[in-house]
Amino acid sequence: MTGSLLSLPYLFVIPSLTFCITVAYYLYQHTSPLPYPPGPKARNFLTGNWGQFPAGEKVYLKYIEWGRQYGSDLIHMEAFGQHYVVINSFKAANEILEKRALISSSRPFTLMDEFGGWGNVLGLLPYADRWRNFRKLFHQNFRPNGAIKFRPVQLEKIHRFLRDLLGPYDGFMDCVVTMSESIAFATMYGYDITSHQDHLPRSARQALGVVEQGMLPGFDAYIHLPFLRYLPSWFPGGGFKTLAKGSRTCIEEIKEVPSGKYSLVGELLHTNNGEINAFPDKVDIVKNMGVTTILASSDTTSSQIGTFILAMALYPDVQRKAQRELDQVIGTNRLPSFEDRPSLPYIEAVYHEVMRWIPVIPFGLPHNTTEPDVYDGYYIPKGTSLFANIWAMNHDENVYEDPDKFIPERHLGPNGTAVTGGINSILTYGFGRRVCVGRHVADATVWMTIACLLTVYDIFQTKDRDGKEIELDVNDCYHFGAFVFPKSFPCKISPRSESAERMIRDTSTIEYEGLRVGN
Ligand code: HEM
Repeated sequence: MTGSLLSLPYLFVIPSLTFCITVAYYLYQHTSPLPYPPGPKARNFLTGNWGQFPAGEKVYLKYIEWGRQYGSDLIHMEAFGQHYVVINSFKAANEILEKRALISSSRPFTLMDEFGGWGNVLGLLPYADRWRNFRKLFHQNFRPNGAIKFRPVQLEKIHRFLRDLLGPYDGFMDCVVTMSESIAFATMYGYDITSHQDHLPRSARQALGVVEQGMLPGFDAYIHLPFLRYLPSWFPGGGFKTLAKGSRTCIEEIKEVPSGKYSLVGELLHTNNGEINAFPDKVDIVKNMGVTTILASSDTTSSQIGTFILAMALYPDVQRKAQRELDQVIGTNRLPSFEDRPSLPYIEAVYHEVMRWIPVIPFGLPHNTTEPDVYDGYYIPKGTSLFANIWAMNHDENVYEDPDKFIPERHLGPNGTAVTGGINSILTYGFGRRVCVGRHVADATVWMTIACLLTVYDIFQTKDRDGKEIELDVNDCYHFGAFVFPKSFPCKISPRSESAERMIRDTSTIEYEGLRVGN
């Protein structure tokens, strides 16, 4: 029986028929007399723009170029009946993703996500009740008041990072990644990561690597085709199942990390918390919150911190000015505390500029429409994947003069003391109802790392044997994919003084209060 079902005619005829019916159905969807937004002309009727989606590094630049060429804030492309719209301007993103959030807050959920074990990761869930419950749990724990409980662990790990930077280390980004991952594992599970090479963080990065391509417009198009689920992994088109299986294993493994009593997952699972008991599938949802946090927080946070280090190496005047502010406000005998933040407007401006200059997810995560929409006379069908071109918005010359330059002053008000716009003005955290739910934790980690590093370290470009500065080019310092991730570019990070070095070493004796790590 099995043999006859898998015989060759079935393998070809059934998929081909399903394929044609699916494509015909998708094509039939264009019921509006209005045109789609402009974009490159599709090559053919069936596969649409498949093969024309920009690939390689910095694909967001191509969409900026097309935006100018077509004179539109929106660029439309389509493949196998799946529609994609890239939004190049803040005005359009604000209108479509914020004001019309009711119909623009879902996610494309592909077979890769389903087979890869991403079905319970908040960031990929479609806009429905499960997402609402899940987001509520996140919100309760990650909103500004909730996020305060993570601060002792954040401080402890940032201080350990300062000690790690005394050396020896291979590349400074290894220390950054270890710090970021250790905050996530310690707060969620009470589990101590001492190196980014540990097995669990490596698993997390492996799972992320599998979905990274799908975060660029067009790359997931074929994986929407329902018949692919029936193909064996060895069959052309079914290969995604092998990749997906690897990702599922990693996700399941992280989900089952034993949680210590003083971790968030442990606390929610083991205490009789009224609010959390109200969730029908408490255990599952709490465990998935842990996994989601591990996957969503590490690379994002460490990329922005790497960007800060690059900015300081390239802009020594900014560094000196920021250090002057720190020296004046907190002196040179102690490390910054979270309470110092309102008194340090220039450090705040540096943080805002870090988040603007090189956004870690330049296209954010795709938002899918759940109803047809019209913007500026263009038709956007139901089910379209909307990509906010955050890079384009953060580098819009009409808003930011010399957008490629790192200029913290652009965030300061006229008297130079107040920063314009709070966390909600940082587009790098995304839009509307899907805006980054962990942003208050990320904000605290990135800000505190900036303040601590500048208090005790100087960051320089390195010199060659002849004493000449090795020039850094931003273009060489990153992997510019769906995630923009810094490489360990050459730079020197050394204590500002002997007393600064003592302060760094003395952090090993600090007792951190509040949420503890371990059992
Ligand atoms: C600097 C660090 C971070 C950046 C730049 C960042 C950025 C983003 C962006 C762009 C999105 C997609 C927003 C959208 O769809 O419009 C997102 C979603 C998300 N982020 Fe972050 N993130 C950071 C850190 C974190 C941390 C520390 C957590 C920890 C919990 C986190 C958890 C999430 C989750 C769960 C989502 C999915 C939200 C949803 O789909 O409802 N992120 N983030």
